[in-house]
Amino acid sequence: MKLQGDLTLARRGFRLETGPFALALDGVTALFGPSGSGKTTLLRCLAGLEPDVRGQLTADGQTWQDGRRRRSPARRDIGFVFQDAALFPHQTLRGNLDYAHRRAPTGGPDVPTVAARIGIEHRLDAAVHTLSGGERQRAALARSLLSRPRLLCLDEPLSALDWQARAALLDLIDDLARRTDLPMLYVTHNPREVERLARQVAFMQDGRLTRIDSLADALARPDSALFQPPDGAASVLAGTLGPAGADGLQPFTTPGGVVLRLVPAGHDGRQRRLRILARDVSLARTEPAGISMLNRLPVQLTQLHPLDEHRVLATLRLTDGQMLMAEITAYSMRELDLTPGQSLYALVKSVALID
Ligand SMILES: Nc1ncnc2c1ncn2[C@@H]1O[C@H](COP(=O)(O)OP(=O)(O)OP(=O)(O)O)[C@@H](O)[C@H]1O
Repeated sequence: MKLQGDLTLARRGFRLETGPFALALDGVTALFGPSGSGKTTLLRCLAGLEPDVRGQLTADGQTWQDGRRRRSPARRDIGFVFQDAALFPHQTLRGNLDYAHRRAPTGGPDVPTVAARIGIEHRLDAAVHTLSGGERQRAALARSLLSRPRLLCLDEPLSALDWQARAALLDLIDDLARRTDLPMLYVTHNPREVERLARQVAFMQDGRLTRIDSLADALARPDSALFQPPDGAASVLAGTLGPAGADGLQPFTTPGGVVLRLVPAGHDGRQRRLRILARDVSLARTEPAGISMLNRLPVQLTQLHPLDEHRVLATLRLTDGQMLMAEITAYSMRELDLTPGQSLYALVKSVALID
């Protein structure tokens, strides 16, 4: 789905002013920004839920907003999952989903099929008030899917959950995004969720849509808003885990052929994401021997960006074109006499599979 537009909404003390934008939605698009930047408001404007919005909006060429005129939310075919699932409290889960199914266009999946897909079929006869937070969010997801939306909007769906339920719901959303062609707009202010799920990132700041980047581009900018304490800068590499070799280590191979060797972490052959913190990457002028770091990757230094008086963020290009960040001291930068364009070795101390 392609959303194009330019929307404004004036509220007391807050103004949404997107500026002209074109969002090609495919997989998960994260809507990322600090609290109060207008993410929820923008999502509600896209869904047609804000009566006072003005401007232009089209979805695949269909007009959704023209000046003050608004296509109704019901005629936009958008599914919504909010922070806290609003379910009918006096009904069972099945009752809630049956209600959604009756209102859905005919020809869609039935309640048992969707419940099984979302992993809540064993709770269908439970009263809604007995559902856990994670189950409530799954119920909201199932209810949205029953309406066969063209676009699924998720507004901080994990925020009311504990870490275990968060991890399980992230897995489910990721799996849905991989296996269906349903585009998702996912509101969050958590960079880890963006790195885990997103294919692209729309950044918001003070009511403005400041930029739209692929995840790789968003992580290749030294001043990326995704780089926040305590982790700081990080890189995410896409690739596939292969079976362990004679050395007992598992190769992680990027589409461009860069191979990292990992301590065995399971093997399923599907695309995985590897997260590398910039502070876990060191640099050497020549390939070092006699060190315990498994991964020594040839790279080209493209940029040096001072973080403060003592620390520098180095942007590195791997041989397959993907970018890797290294945080080094200003002292090391001078000692190694680093300048952009140089060929170096990146020494990777630690990696984490994040999906
Ligand atoms: N119903 C409302 N009436 C008036 N002001 C509102 C309303 N909802 C939100 N606001 C204000 O609009 C601004 C943007 O809020 P919004 O919820 O869109 O931000 P957000 O980026 O989604 O924040 P968060 O991450 O905290 O959910 C804030 O200043 C907020 O206080």
